[in-house]
This record gives sequence, C-alpha cells and structure tokens, in this order.
Amino acid sequence: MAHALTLNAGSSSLKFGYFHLDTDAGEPDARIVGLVERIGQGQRAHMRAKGPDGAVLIDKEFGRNHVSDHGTALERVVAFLRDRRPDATLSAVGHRVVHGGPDFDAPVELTDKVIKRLAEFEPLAPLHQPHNLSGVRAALELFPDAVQVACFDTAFHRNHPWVNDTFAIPRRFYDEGVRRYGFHGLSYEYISSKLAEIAPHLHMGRTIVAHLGNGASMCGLMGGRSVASSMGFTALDGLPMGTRCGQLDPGVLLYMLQTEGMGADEIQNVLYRESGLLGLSELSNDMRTLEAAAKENERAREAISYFVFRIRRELGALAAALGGVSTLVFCGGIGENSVHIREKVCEGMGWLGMEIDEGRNLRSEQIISTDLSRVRVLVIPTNEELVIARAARDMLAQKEETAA
Ligand SMILES: Nc1ncnc2c1ncn2[C@@H]1O[C@H](COP(=O)(O)OP(=O)(O)O)[C@@H](O)[C@H]1O
Ligand SMILES: CC(=O)OP(=O)(O)O
Ligand SMILES: [Mg+2]
Repeated sequence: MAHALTLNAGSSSLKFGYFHLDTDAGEPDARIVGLVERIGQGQRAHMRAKGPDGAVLIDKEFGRNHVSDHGTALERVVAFLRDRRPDATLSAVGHRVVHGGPDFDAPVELTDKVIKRLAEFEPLAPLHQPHNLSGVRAALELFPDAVQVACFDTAFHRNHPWVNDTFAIPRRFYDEGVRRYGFHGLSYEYISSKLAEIAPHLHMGRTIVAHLGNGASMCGLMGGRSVASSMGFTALDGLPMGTRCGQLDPGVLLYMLQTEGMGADEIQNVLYRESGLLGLSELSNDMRTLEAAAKENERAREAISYFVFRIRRELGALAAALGGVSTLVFCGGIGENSVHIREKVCEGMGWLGMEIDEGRNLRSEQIISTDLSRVRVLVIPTNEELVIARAARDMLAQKEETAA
C-alpha cells in the first residue's frame, strides 16, 4: 500500500490530504483531509482536519500572526501528520502548481529542470506560485524518497479554441506565451469527473461551473472539456475576488503608471492584494465577514453586489460562448456555502432557463433548481486534493511499469 500527501496552496489557505493509494488504478482513499485557512498578516489562522468517517481530528485556532505565511502553515501540517501517522512512509507528494505556462498540459514529475522552469512563472501568479514552489522545495527536503508530482491549474484549459486563447495584441506576444491560460483547472477537472459519475447526460451537455472561493473564476465546459474560462494570462482576470480586482480596463494600468506615477510593484500590490471584496468593502476579503456585516455596513453590501453582478455577467457571456447552457454548478468556499450568493446569482435568471428552489438552496442540496427549471443548478463540493492524488497514483504506476 502506497501513501501520498497532497498540498494545495491557495491564496489564503493551505489544503492537504493524506491518501492510501492502490496503484492498480483504484480510487485514492482519503484518510485525512484538512486545511489551514486565513493565512496572512494580522489574521487568526485556523486548522481543521477530518478522518474518512468525518471525525474531527484537529480544530484549532492560532493566535494572531502565529501563522502569517504558507511556510509556517506547512510546518504545522507536517507536525500534525507526523503526530497522527508517525510510521507512514510517503511514496509520493502531489503539489498543486497554479501556473504551468504554455509547456505543461498534464501532471509532471518535479525535477530540478521543471522547478526552474516553473519559477519563471512566479511573476504571473504572485499569490500562488511562490507558495507552491516553496512547498515543493520543503517537501523535497522532508521526503527525499517520495516522487514529487506537479498538477497544474492551467492544464485543463490548454485546448481552448484559439479565439479564447489569445488577446488582440500583436501576435508576437502570443508566441512569447502571453495567452489566456485559465486557472482552477484541478477543481474543474474534479467537477467534470463528478458530473460524469452522477449525471452522465448532463456531463455530455453545456455546463457552466462557478468556482467561487477567495480566488474565483468561471468555466464553460462542452462534453466535460473546458472551452472557455473567465481567467486569463494571470489569475487576476474575470470575476472580482477576495483581494484581486478581476476584469479591468488596461487603461486603468496606464493611468496608475502615467498619472499617479506608481511603480510596477505598487501596482501589483494594489491589483492582487488590495482590490476585490477587500478594496470595495474596506472591511475584509472574507465573504463570511462581509455577509455578517452587510446589514449595517453599506460598503460590505456594495462589495457583495459587485461580486454577484460580475458573476451574472459572466454567466451570460459563457452561455453565449457555449451556445446555451444545460447545467450550472456552484463550488468553492463561497459557492458551496453561501446560500445568499447562490440565490442572488440565480435571481431573475428565468430568461436563461434557470430557477432555483428556495428550500433546496437553503439546505445546500446537490440539486438546488426547481423540477421545472430547464437548467439544472447543482452544488458540488470540489475536491482538488483527489485530482492531485489520482495524478500521484498514475505517476507511481507509470514508474512501476517502467521499472518492471
Ligand atoms: N459558510 C460560508 N458562507 C459564506 N462564505 C463562506 C462560507 N464558508 C467559507 N466561505 C468563503 O469562502 C472563501 C474561501 O474559499 P476557498 O475556496 O476555501 O478559498 P481559496 O481560494 O483560498 O482556496 C472565503 O471568502 C470564505 O469567507
Ligand atoms: C488560481 C486561484 O485563484 O486559486 P485560489 O482560488 O486557490 O486562490
Ligand atoms: Mg482555492
């Protein structure tokens, strides 16, 4: 029996999984799944983990600034796993790596050469890629005998039609790799596989998936394959996010540069860390905090309204790109948990054939649309960890085969 650890560094969280693997293609068996969330300066990070039966193994809040970066979060995770599974030897560590650039369209073993290439994409995903790669380097030191596998957020989108893969700027930029990559691919790959399992007829059709977390994007799928994404060259484009701006007229960047005299680092900081829900609410990037404050706080309400408005716009745009829509799936921390956001996104969407049932939505059932709704609206908890564990299993099996 092989064992694998999965690491998924999001912009505000570190998710992890400890799996038993059957390299004869059986589904990876999640023995422990958990996360450290609210990582960052000034926040009280929280660590939770569960066993296969849902039993809570740890539920701990740290003091303010005790887990101020992803490196410290990883130390906490490894200490916890060593405590729970002191005898476990890991055969593989699977890493979520957000940017795979133009080269990588499938999981790959992390060699020195691959790591060096991936480090070149750090400026294109400053909230993720450095954390992803520092996780890789730490895991190489901690588990030198394990196979290290990178799984890319961009890979699932690599076969987009050209019109969805390019920007209308001089062609040489495309050749240099300035393309619309799209992200959250591990999440979309999981949703696509889950849809094939629970509703094969829906999987065959036109699906829009709204991955709404601290990072948020939407994807149009045809027959389970990605054909369009709201995110582009970087994970800044499309929907507004916890601290990221989402779609922005490039003229605003010129204004910041020329009129405000801002430097590149300053602009990067504004767009990645000070915008989105935080920038508009001037209160928080966290949807739970905003929803709790909305009654009294107008800016929190406005930030939520802007978030919902952009999701609805993207819904129309993706429906047009797909030539119709048969299924809408909500996932991600907000998509899976916020009854209010789902309700507001679907409100008045009857023209698109979408109608949700209040009670089903309130209970976050798997199907939240009414029986008469032409579009099926689903809530599917995403599972990027499982997609990473499957890739680790396949990589181990491939190595066994080569060695035999
Ligand atoms: N019960 C809830 N109601 C509303 N929002 C929630 C709830 N639970 C989690 N969220 C939101 O989900 C977001 C985090 O989503 P997640 O997908 O875990 O983020 P990441 O992008 O870091 O992977 C935060 O904005 C958080 O407030
Ligand atoms: C790509 C991205 O935005 O990821 P996350 O949602 O984990 O921040
Ligand atoms: Mg995430």
